[in-house]
Amino acid sequence: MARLDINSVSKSFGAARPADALSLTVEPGEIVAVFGPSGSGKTVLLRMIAGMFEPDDGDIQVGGRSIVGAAPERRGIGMAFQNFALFPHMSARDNIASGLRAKAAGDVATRVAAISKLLKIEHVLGHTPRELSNGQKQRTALARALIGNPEVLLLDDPLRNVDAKLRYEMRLELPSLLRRGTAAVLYVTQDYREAMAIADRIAVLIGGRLVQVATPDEIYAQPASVAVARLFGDPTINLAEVVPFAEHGALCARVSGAMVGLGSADVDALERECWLGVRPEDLVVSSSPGEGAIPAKILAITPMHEKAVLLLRLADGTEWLAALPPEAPRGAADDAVFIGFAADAAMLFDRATGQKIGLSHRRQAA
Ligand SMILES: Nc1ncnc2c1ncn2[C@@H]1O[C@H](COP(=O)(O)OP(=O)(O)OP(=O)(O)O)[C@@H](O)[C@H]1O
Repeated sequence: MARLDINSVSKSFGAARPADALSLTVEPGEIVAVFGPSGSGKTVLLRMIAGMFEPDDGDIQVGGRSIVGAAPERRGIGMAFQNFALFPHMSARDNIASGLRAKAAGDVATRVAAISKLLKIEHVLGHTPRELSNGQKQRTALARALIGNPEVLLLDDPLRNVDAKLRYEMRLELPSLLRRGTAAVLYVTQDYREAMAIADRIAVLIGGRLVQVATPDEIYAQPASVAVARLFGDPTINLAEVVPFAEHGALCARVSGAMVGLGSADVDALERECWLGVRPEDLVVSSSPGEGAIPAKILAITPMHEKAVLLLRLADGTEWLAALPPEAPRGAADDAVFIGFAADAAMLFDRATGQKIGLSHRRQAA
Protein backbone atom coordinates (compact mmCIF):
# COMPACT_ATOMS: atom_id res chain seq x y z
CA MET A 1 0.00 0.00 0.00
CA ALA A 2 1.46 3.31 -1.01
CA ARG A 3 0.37 6.90 -1.06
CA LEU A 4 0.85 9.15 -4.09
CA ASP A 5 2.22 12.58 -3.14
CA ILE A 6 2.48 15.37 -5.67
CA ASN A 7 4.45 18.20 -4.11
CA SER A 8 4.45 21.63 -5.74
CA VAL A 9 4.98 20.26 -9.24
CA SER A 10 5.36 22.68 -12.16
CA LYS A 11 5.86 22.22 -15.89
CA SER A 12 6.15 24.75 -18.70
CA PHE A 13 6.28 24.37 -22.46
CA GLY A 14 7.52 27.73 -23.75
CA ALA A 15 5.01 30.31 -22.57
CA ALA A 16 2.40 27.66 -21.67
CA ARG A 17 2.41 26.51 -18.02
CA PRO A 18 0.07 23.49 -17.84
CA ALA A 19 1.22 22.62 -14.29
CA ASP A 20 1.66 25.47 -11.84
CA ALA A 21 2.76 24.40 -8.34
CA LEU A 22 0.39 21.43 -8.17
CA SER A 23 0.10 19.68 -4.80
CA LEU A 24 -2.16 16.69 -4.25
CA THR A 25 -2.15 13.53 -2.16
CA VAL A 26 -4.00 10.33 -3.09
CA GLU A 27 -4.29 7.72 -0.33
CA PRO A 28 -4.07 3.97 -1.03
CA GLY A 29 -7.54 2.77 -2.07
CA GLU A 30 -8.72 6.31 -2.80
CA ILE A 31 -10.07 7.48 -6.16
CA VAL A 32 -9.35 11.12 -6.98
CA ALA A 33 -10.81 12.50 -10.21
CA VAL A 34 -8.84 15.22 -11.97
CA PHE A 35 -11.48 17.29 -13.70
CA GLY A 36 -11.20 20.46 -15.71
CA PRO A 37 -11.81 22.01 -19.12
CA SER A 38 -9.95 20.94 -22.23
CA GLY A 39 -6.33 22.09 -22.18
CA SER A 40 -6.25 22.64 -18.40
CA GLY A 41 -3.27 20.30 -17.90
CA LYS A 42 -4.88 16.99 -16.87
CA THR A 43 -2.89 14.83 -19.29
CA VAL A 44 0.35 16.68 -18.56
CA LEU A 45 -0.07 15.82 -14.87
CA LEU A 46 -0.64 12.13 -15.59
CA ARG A 47 2.33 12.02 -17.95
CA MET A 48 4.66 13.47 -15.34
CA ILE A 49 3.56 10.82 -12.85
CA ALA A 50 3.94 8.07 -15.45
CA GLY A 51 7.41 9.29 -16.41
CA MET A 52 6.70 10.31 -20.01
CA PHE A 53 8.30 13.61 -19.08
CA GLU A 54 9.68 15.11 -15.91
CA PRO A 55 8.50 18.15 -13.92
CA ASP A 56 10.58 21.35 -14.07
CA ASP A 57 10.09 21.79 -10.32
CA GLY A 58 8.65 19.87 -7.40
CA ASP A 59 8.59 16.21 -6.46
CA ILE A 60 6.37 13.18 -7.01
CA GLN A 61 6.51 10.38 -4.44
CA VAL A 62 4.99 6.93 -4.24
CA GLY A 63 5.06 5.43 -0.75
CA GLY A 64 7.31 8.25 0.45
CA ARG A 65 9.97 7.68 -2.25
CA SER A 66 10.60 10.08 -5.11
CA ILE A 67 9.91 8.63 -8.55
CA VAL A 68 11.18 11.67 -10.47
CA GLY A 69 13.85 10.49 -12.88
CA ALA A 70 12.98 6.78 -12.48
CA ALA A 71 12.28 4.74 -15.61
CA PRO A 72 8.49 4.56 -16.30
CA GLU A 73 8.37 0.75 -15.89
CA ARG A 74 10.01 0.99 -12.46
CA ARG A 75 7.46 3.40 -10.96
CA GLY A 76 4.84 0.82 -9.91
CA ILE A 77 2.20 2.51 -12.03
CA GLY A 78 -0.65 1.04 -14.10
CA MET A 79 -2.27 3.11 -16.84
CA ALA A 80 -5.31 2.99 -19.11
CA PHE A 81 -6.03 5.57 -21.80
CA GLN A 82 -9.06 6.86 -23.66
CA ASN A 83 -7.77 5.39 -26.95
CA PHE A 84 -7.25 1.95 -25.31
CA ALA A 85 -3.64 1.68 -26.66
CA LEU A 86 -3.84 -2.11 -27.14
CA PHE A 87 -1.26 -4.03 -29.21
CA PRO A 88 -3.21 -4.70 -32.44
CA HIS A 89 -1.54 -7.99 -33.34
CA MET A 90 -1.96 -9.56 -29.88
CA SER A 91 -5.00 -11.34 -28.43
CA ALA A 92 -6.86 -9.76 -25.52
CA ARG A 93 -5.22 -12.43 -23.32
CA ASP A 94 -1.69 -11.41 -24.36
CA ASN A 95 -2.54 -7.72 -24.11
CA ILE A 96 -3.68 -8.24 -20.52
CA ALA A 97 -0.61 -10.35 -19.67
CA SER A 98 1.65 -7.61 -21.07
CA GLY A 99 0.69 -5.57 -18.01
CA LEU A 100 2.79 -7.94 -15.86
CA ARG A 101 6.50 -7.30 -15.63
CA ALA A 102 8.39 -10.48 -16.57
CA LYS A 103 9.85 -11.12 -13.15
CA ALA A 104 6.50 -10.54 -11.44
CA ALA A 105 4.65 -12.84 -13.81
CA GLY A 106 4.08 -15.83 -11.50
CA ASP A 107 1.17 -17.86 -12.75
CA VAL A 108 0.21 -15.60 -15.63
CA ALA A 109 -2.70 -17.73 -16.81
CA THR A 110 -4.34 -17.74 -13.36
CA ARG A 111 -4.01 -14.00 -12.98
CA VAL A 112 -5.35 -13.28 -16.47
CA ALA A 113 -8.30 -15.59 -15.77
CA ALA A 114 -9.08 -13.86 -12.46
CA ILE A 115 -8.92 -10.30 -13.77
CA SER A 116 -10.86 -11.09 -16.95
CA LYS A 117 -13.60 -12.74 -14.87
CA LEU A 118 -13.83 -9.59 -12.78
CA LEU A 119 -14.13 -7.49 -15.92
CA LYS A 120 -16.47 -9.95 -17.68
CA ILE A 121 -14.29 -10.48 -20.74
CA GLU A 122 -13.39 -14.18 -20.31
CA HIS A 123 -15.30 -15.06 -23.50
CA VAL A 124 -13.22 -12.76 -25.74
CA LEU A 125 -9.71 -13.48 -24.46
CA GLY A 126 -8.72 -15.10 -27.76
CA HIS A 127 -9.86 -12.11 -29.86
CA THR A 128 -7.53 -9.48 -31.29
CA PRO A 129 -8.44 -5.81 -30.65
CA ARG A 130 -10.14 -5.38 -34.04
CA GLU A 131 -12.50 -8.23 -33.10
CA LEU A 132 -13.49 -6.50 -29.85
CA SER A 133 -16.22 -3.90 -29.31
CA ASN A 134 -15.09 -0.57 -27.85
CA GLY A 135 -16.46 -1.64 -24.48
CA GLN A 136 -14.49 -4.90 -24.58
CA LYS A 137 -11.36 -2.97 -25.64
CA GLN A 138 -11.77 -0.67 -22.68
CA ARG A 139 -12.23 -3.57 -20.27
CA THR A 140 -9.16 -5.27 -21.76
CA ALA A 141 -7.13 -2.07 -21.27
CA LEU A 142 -8.37 -1.82 -17.67
CA ALA A 143 -7.52 -5.47 -17.03
CA ARG A 144 -3.98 -4.82 -18.33
CA ALA A 145 -3.65 -1.80 -16.03
CA LEU A 146 -4.96 -3.71 -12.99
CA ILE A 147 -3.29 -7.10 -13.40
CA GLY A 148 0.04 -6.12 -11.86
CA ASN A 149 -1.64 -4.73 -8.70
CA PRO A 150 -0.01 -1.34 -9.24
CA GLU A 151 0.50 1.00 -6.31
CA VAL A 152 -0.73 3.88 -8.44
CA LEU A 153 -3.33 3.59 -11.17
CA LEU A 154 -3.66 6.38 -13.75
CA LEU A 155 -6.80 6.39 -15.87
CA ASP A 156 -6.89 8.99 -18.64
CA ASP A 157 -10.53 9.57 -19.60
CA PRO A 158 -11.06 5.81 -19.97
CA LEU A 159 -14.75 6.06 -20.83
CA ARG A 160 -14.52 8.81 -23.45
CA ASN A 161 -14.71 6.44 -26.41
CA VAL A 162 -17.36 4.03 -25.22
CA ASP A 163 -21.07 4.41 -25.94
CA ALA A 164 -23.50 6.09 -23.55
CA LYS A 165 -25.05 2.87 -22.20
CA LEU A 166 -21.70 1.29 -21.42
CA ARG A 167 -20.39 4.52 -19.94
CA TYR A 168 -23.35 4.55 -17.59
CA GLU A 169 -22.80 0.92 -16.58
CA MET A 170 -19.08 1.44 -16.10
CA ARG A 171 -19.68 4.51 -13.93
CA LEU A 172 -21.65 2.24 -11.61
CA GLU A 173 -19.17 -0.64 -11.74
CA LEU A 174 -15.81 1.10 -11.70
CA PRO A 175 -15.72 2.44 -8.14
CA SER A 176 -16.19 -1.01 -6.57
CA LEU A 177 -13.85 -2.57 -9.11
CA LEU A 178 -11.11 -0.04 -8.41
CA ARG A 179 -11.59 -0.29 -4.64
CA ARG A 180 -10.94 -4.04 -4.69
CA GLY A 181 -7.27 -3.17 -4.86
CA THR A 182 -5.31 -0.73 -2.74
CA ALA A 183 -4.00 1.40 -5.58
CA ALA A 184 -4.07 5.16 -5.28
CA VAL A 185 -6.21 6.01 -8.32
CA LEU A 186 -6.00 9.22 -10.32
CA TYR A 187 -8.88 9.36 -12.79
CA VAL A 188 -8.88 12.06 -15.46
CA THR A 189 -12.20 13.05 -16.97
CA GLN A 190 -13.78 15.95 -18.85
CA ASP A 191 -17.22 14.98 -17.61
CA TYR A 192 -18.26 16.38 -14.23
CA ARG A 193 -20.95 13.72 -13.81
CA GLU A 194 -18.38 10.98 -14.23
CA ALA A 195 -16.10 12.67 -11.70
CA MET A 196 -18.99 12.91 -9.22
CA ALA A 197 -20.10 9.30 -9.77
CA ILE A 198 -16.68 7.68 -9.52
CA ALA A 199 -14.45 9.70 -7.25
CA ASP A 200 -14.02 9.99 -3.48
CA ARG A 201 -12.58 13.46 -4.09
CA ILE A 202 -12.37 15.71 -7.12
CA ALA A 203 -9.33 17.85 -7.93
CA VAL A 204 -10.49 20.73 -10.14
CA LEU A 205 -7.74 21.84 -12.51
CA ILE A 206 -8.15 25.14 -14.38
CA GLY A 207 -5.31 26.69 -16.39
CA GLY A 208 -2.66 24.46 -14.80
CA ARG A 209 -3.77 25.24 -11.22
CA LEU A 210 -5.65 23.12 -8.74
CA VAL A 211 -8.43 25.48 -7.71
CA GLN A 212 -10.35 23.12 -5.40
CA VAL A 213 -9.87 19.60 -4.06
CA ALA A 214 -12.87 18.26 -2.17
CA THR A 215 -15.61 15.61 -2.13
CA PRO A 216 -18.18 15.73 -4.96
CA ASP A 217 -20.91 16.97 -2.58
CA GLU A 218 -18.70 19.71 -1.15
CA ILE A 219 -17.72 20.95 -4.59
CA TYR A 220 -21.32 21.08 -5.79
CA ALA A 221 -22.68 22.78 -2.68
CA GLN A 222 -19.63 24.91 -1.84
CA PRO A 223 -17.72 25.70 -5.05
CA ALA A 224 -14.57 27.68 -4.29
CA SER A 225 -15.12 30.11 -7.14
CA VAL A 226 -17.61 31.11 -9.79
CA ALA A 227 -15.48 29.24 -12.37
CA VAL A 228 -15.85 25.99 -10.38
CA ALA A 229 -19.58 26.62 -9.86
CA ARG A 230 -20.02 26.94 -13.64
CA LEU A 231 -18.21 23.65 -14.34
CA PHE A 232 -20.57 21.56 -12.18
CA GLY A 233 -24.25 21.29 -13.02
CA ASP A 234 -26.49 20.86 -16.05
CA PRO A 235 -28.14 23.26 -16.67
CA THR A 236 -25.37 25.51 -15.40
CA ILE A 237 -25.75 27.80 -12.39
CA ASN A 238 -27.73 31.06 -12.81
CA LEU A 239 -25.79 34.24 -12.11
CA ALA A 240 -26.82 37.83 -11.43
CA GLU A 241 -24.69 40.89 -10.71
CA VAL A 242 -25.61 42.17 -7.25
CA VAL A 243 -24.33 44.46 -4.51
CA PRO A 244 -25.70 42.94 -1.27
CA PHE A 245 -26.93 45.30 1.47
CA ALA A 246 -28.32 44.94 4.99
CA GLU A 247 -32.01 45.53 5.66
CA HIS A 248 -33.42 44.98 9.17
CA GLY A 249 -30.49 42.72 10.01
CA ALA A 250 -30.91 40.59 6.90
CA LEU A 251 -28.62 40.36 3.88
CA CYS A 252 -30.54 41.38 0.77
CA ALA A 253 -29.87 42.03 -2.90
CA ARG A 254 -31.75 43.44 -5.86
CA VAL A 255 -32.21 41.02 -8.73
CA SER A 256 -33.86 42.53 -11.78
CA GLY A 257 -35.53 45.16 -9.54
CA ALA A 258 -36.90 42.69 -6.98
CA MET A 259 -35.51 42.54 -3.46
CA VAL A 260 -34.44 39.04 -2.46
CA GLY A 261 -33.31 37.81 0.94
CA LEU A 262 -29.95 36.05 1.30
CA GLY A 263 -30.22 35.16 4.99
CA SER A 264 -28.68 36.87 7.96
CA ALA A 265 -26.44 39.84 7.22
CA ASP A 266 -22.90 38.78 6.45
CA VAL A 267 -20.32 41.52 6.75
CA ASP A 268 -18.03 39.92 4.13
CA ALA A 269 -20.51 40.45 1.36
CA LEU A 270 -21.91 43.86 2.33
CA GLU A 271 -21.64 46.53 -0.36
CA ARG A 272 -19.29 44.37 -2.42
CA GLU A 273 -19.78 43.79 -6.14
CA CYS A 274 -20.77 40.13 -6.28
CA TRP A 275 -22.14 37.43 -8.47
CA LEU A 276 -25.23 35.85 -6.96
CA GLY A 277 -25.41 32.19 -7.99
CA VAL A 278 -28.51 30.02 -7.77
CA ARG A 279 -28.66 26.46 -9.12
CA PRO A 280 -31.55 25.86 -11.58
CA GLU A 281 -32.98 23.09 -9.38
CA ASP A 282 -33.16 25.52 -6.44
CA LEU A 283 -35.54 27.89 -8.26
CA VAL A 284 -39.25 27.83 -7.54
CA VAL A 285 -41.53 29.09 -10.33
CA SER A 286 -44.99 30.30 -9.42
CA SER A 287 -47.90 32.03 -11.15
CA SER A 288 -48.55 34.28 -8.16
CA PRO A 289 -46.25 36.87 -6.61
CA GLY A 290 -44.83 36.27 -3.14
CA GLU A 291 -42.27 37.93 -0.93
CA GLY A 292 -38.92 38.18 -2.70
CA ALA A 293 -40.33 36.83 -5.95
CA ILE A 294 -38.67 38.00 -9.17
CA PRO A 295 -41.04 38.73 -12.09
CA ALA A 296 -40.07 36.82 -15.24
CA LYS A 297 -41.49 35.46 -18.45
CA ILE A 298 -41.22 31.88 -19.69
CA LEU A 299 -39.46 31.88 -23.06
CA ALA A 300 -39.35 28.14 -23.66
CA ILE A 301 -39.89 24.83 -21.91
CA THR A 302 -37.77 21.78 -22.64
CA PRO A 303 -39.31 18.63 -21.20
CA MET A 304 -36.61 16.13 -20.28
CA HIS A 305 -37.20 12.73 -18.86
CA GLU A 306 -36.34 13.44 -15.24
CA LYS A 307 -37.01 17.19 -15.23
CA ALA A 308 -38.41 20.09 -17.21
CA VAL A 309 -36.05 22.95 -17.99
CA LEU A 310 -37.58 26.42 -18.27
CA LEU A 311 -35.80 29.28 -20.01
CA LEU A 312 -36.89 32.46 -18.24
CA ARG A 313 -36.32 36.14 -18.98
CA LEU A 314 -36.20 38.53 -16.04
CA ALA A 315 -37.45 42.12 -16.40
CA ASP A 316 -33.86 43.41 -16.87
CA GLY A 317 -33.28 41.03 -19.79
CA THR A 318 -31.17 38.47 -17.86
CA GLU A 319 -31.94 34.89 -18.81
CA TRP A 320 -32.12 32.21 -16.12
CA LEU A 321 -32.88 28.52 -16.23
CA ALA A 322 -35.06 26.58 -13.83
CA ALA A 323 -35.00 22.78 -13.59
CA LEU A 324 -38.29 21.52 -12.18
CA PRO A 325 -39.46 18.00 -11.32
CA PRO A 326 -41.54 16.68 -14.24
CA GLU A 327 -44.78 16.69 -12.22
CA ALA A 328 -44.39 20.33 -11.05
CA PRO A 329 -46.87 22.83 -12.55
CA ARG A 330 -44.86 24.88 -14.98
CA GLY A 331 -47.16 26.98 -17.23
CA ALA A 332 -46.45 27.64 -20.91
CA ALA A 333 -44.24 29.78 -23.12
CA ASP A 334 -45.04 33.53 -22.83
CA ASP A 335 -46.60 33.11 -19.36
CA ALA A 336 -45.72 35.77 -16.81
CA VAL A 337 -44.40 34.04 -13.69
CA PHE A 338 -42.56 34.76 -10.45
CA ILE A 339 -39.38 33.02 -9.45
CA GLY A 340 -37.88 32.63 -6.02
CA PHE A 341 -35.36 30.60 -4.08
CA ALA A 342 -34.60 29.80 -0.46
CA ALA A 343 -31.98 32.03 1.14
CA ASP A 344 -29.77 29.02 1.84
CA ALA A 345 -29.63 28.21 -1.88
CA ALA A 346 -27.90 31.53 -2.62
CA MET A 347 -24.16 31.60 -3.30
CA LEU A 348 -22.12 34.79 -3.53
CA PHE A 349 -18.86 35.24 -5.40
CA ASP A 350 -16.61 38.30 -5.44
CA ARG A 351 -16.93 39.83 -8.91
CA ALA A 352 -13.31 41.02 -9.01
CA THR A 353 -11.65 37.74 -7.98
CA GLY A 354 -14.39 35.18 -8.69
CA GLN A 355 -13.79 33.68 -5.22
CA LYS A 356 -16.67 32.46 -3.12
CA ILE A 357 -17.72 34.64 -0.22
CA GLY A 358 -18.62 32.63 2.87
CA LEU A 359 -22.24 32.87 3.96
CA SER A 360 -22.67 31.48 7.44
CA HIS A 361 -26.14 30.09 6.77
CA ARG A 362 -25.23 28.48 3.46
CA ARG A 363 -26.49 24.92 3.21
CA GLN A 364 -23.92 22.28 3.98
CA ALA A 365 -22.90 19.53 1.61
CA ALA A 366 -25.07 16.44 1.94
N1 LIG B 1 4.44 17.92 -25.17
C1 LIG B 1 3.91 19.13 -25.16
N2 LIG B 1 4.54 20.19 -25.73
C2 LIG B 1 4.03 21.42 -25.69
N3 LIG B 1 2.86 21.75 -25.12
C3 LIG B 1 2.17 20.75 -24.54
C4 LIG B 1 2.65 19.40 -24.53
N4 LIG B 1 1.75 18.63 -23.86
C5 LIG B 1 0.74 19.47 -23.49
N5 LIG B 1 0.99 20.74 -23.89
C6 LIG B 1 0.14 21.91 -23.63
O1 LIG B 1 -0.25 21.90 -22.27
C7 LIG B 1 -1.60 22.31 -22.12
C8 LIG B 1 -2.38 21.27 -21.35
O2 LIG B 1 -2.54 20.10 -22.14
P1 LIG B 1 -3.23 18.77 -21.61
O3 LIG B 1 -3.16 17.77 -22.74
O4 LIG B 1 -2.64 18.38 -20.33
O5 LIG B 1 -4.73 19.25 -21.41
P2 LIG B 1 -5.98 18.37 -20.91
O6 LIG B 1 -6.52 19.06 -19.71
O7 LIG B 1 -5.57 16.94 -20.75
O8 LIG B 1 -6.96 18.53 -22.14
P3 LIG B 1 -8.03 17.50 -22.77
O9 LIG B 1 -9.12 17.37 -21.75
O10 LIG B 1 -8.48 18.20 -24.01
O11 LIG B 1 -7.31 16.21 -23.04
C9 LIG B 1 -2.14 22.54 -23.51
O12 LIG B 1 -2.10 23.94 -23.76
C10 LIG B 1 -1.18 21.80 -24.40
O13 LIG B 1 -1.06 22.43 -25.64
